[in-house]
Amino acid sequence: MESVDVVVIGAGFAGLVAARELGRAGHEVLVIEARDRIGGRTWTDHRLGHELEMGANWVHWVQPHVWAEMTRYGRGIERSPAAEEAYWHDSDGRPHRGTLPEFMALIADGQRRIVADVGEAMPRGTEPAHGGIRELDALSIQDRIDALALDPEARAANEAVWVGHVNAPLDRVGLSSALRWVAACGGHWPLMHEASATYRVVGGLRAFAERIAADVPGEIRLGTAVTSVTQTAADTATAVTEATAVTEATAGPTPVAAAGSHQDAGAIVETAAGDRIRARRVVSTLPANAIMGIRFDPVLPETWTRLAHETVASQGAKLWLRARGHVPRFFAYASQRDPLSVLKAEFTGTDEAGDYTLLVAFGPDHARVDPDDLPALQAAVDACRPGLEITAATSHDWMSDPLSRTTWMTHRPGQLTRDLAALQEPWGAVHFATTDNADLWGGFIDGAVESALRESRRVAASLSSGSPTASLARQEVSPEGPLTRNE
Ligand SMILES: Cc1cc2nc3c(=O)[nH]c(=O)nc-3n(C[C@H](O)[C@H](O)[C@H](O)COP(=O)(O)OP(=O)(O)OC[C@H]3O[C@@H](n4cnc5c(N)ncnc54)[C@H](O)[C@@H]3O)c2cc1C
Repeated sequence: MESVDVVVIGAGFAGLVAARELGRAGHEVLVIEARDRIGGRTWTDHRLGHELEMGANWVHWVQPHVWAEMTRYGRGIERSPAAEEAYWHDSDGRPHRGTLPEFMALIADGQRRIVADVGEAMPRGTEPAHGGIRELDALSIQDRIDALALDPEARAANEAVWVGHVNAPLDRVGLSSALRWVAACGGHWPLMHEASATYRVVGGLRAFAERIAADVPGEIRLGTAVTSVTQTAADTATAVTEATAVTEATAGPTPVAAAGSHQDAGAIVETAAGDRIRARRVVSTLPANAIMGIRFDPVLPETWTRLAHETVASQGAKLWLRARGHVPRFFAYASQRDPLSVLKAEFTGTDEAGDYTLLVAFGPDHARVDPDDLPALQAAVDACRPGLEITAATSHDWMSDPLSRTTWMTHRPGQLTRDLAALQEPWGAVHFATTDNADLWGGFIDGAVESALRESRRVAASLSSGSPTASLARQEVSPEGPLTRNE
């Protein structure tokens, strides 16, 4: 049986950085990725005549973990075009054209008040589950907006802006998701807007991910889905090592007898092709919504299984649309009830069919938009920014994709303070590195890198000490947070 120190499941940013760190620390790593490409929820693909980001698009220097990677690999940024025009719904719900300063003036009071208590709720961006948020976490963003009694025009604009950020209807998303990203920007809400949707990576995210992958001193095995992870007791692992091929062919690994064993051991990782790989440690980078795609034995702690069944809040869509002609650069917000709530002009070009503008669009519900239904998309665009003719569209449905089942992670009310600490805890030989369990910019590429640095450090420490980071005994997470334990 193939045997390595660490199997990393997934070659998104979390998996690539974790593998690089562990490989460079001298451990033998194998990255196993189900897709035929690296990058995970970042995916630069050639569509509509351009290199388009089907997943993540923007980064910012206030995101320290991804920015360190940008510096390390000499990546530059370019600004998405500044808007010459802005569109939003007037008090009768009709699209209205204005300027960027007018729009910012319209939303400023609401934006400030939505996150006014961020200093008390999340005094430290790096500890988002601590502070007054414990009392507020039952609230949705909609609850907070409803309490502000904004006039209809300002209310619709503020709602649409937040739908753009959290990628779901606002009554489904915890206020914590708004507060944590503003906390990460030192409480400065306009900076949060800039950080989340302004600067693209020059050369695209695929090239960025490839640079990290080139630094992984180990194999990245593509097109290989992991189907099960079976933790094994120490003596079992020895037996497996010594077993012959006959044993491997006829018997699976002997699983840990019961949760509660304190044996350091490792795990047997099985792929869809039936290959089995023995690893002293496993790093899962699967998103919370997709983790049930792997059978874990012993089963994952309740926090993971409950969250996977409950699902996190994000459920939206990102689309690229081609409009006829060169359109003045604009951004447009419809209402949160429209299929598309946010529309922006990103690129212009000319080909044999004539001049065109490429638009990026976001909606709160992936099930309400279909890139093949141009008449429906035209109507959705008309509700944002009248006067455009849509001639083509493309998208990737990340919610229906079994390897993600999420776009960028946002929490439902209550999930942040209930789950975050427990999601960061290793489970025997299995560690979890994913943007979904990051502290600072959870949901962003930055969070993926942060989680990878955290777990690779823990895995390296446990490998050199020869004992697991955490036993399989039921772990009680201290209300003070997980980082005081198991380090
Ligand atoms: C539409 C969209 C827009 C976004 N916009 C931004 C943005 O502008 N800025 C930003 O910072 N972030 C953005 N994000 C979020 C960002 O893409 C993610 O937070 C980040 O890429 C997650 O990285 P990760 O490594 O934690 O997870 P992932 O990238 O999801 O990596 C997990 C990997 O595990 C693999 N996998 C799953 N199951 C298995 C299995 N059984 N066996 C083997 N491999 C498996 C998956 O294929 C995947 O490659 C966006 C995301 C989406 C979808």
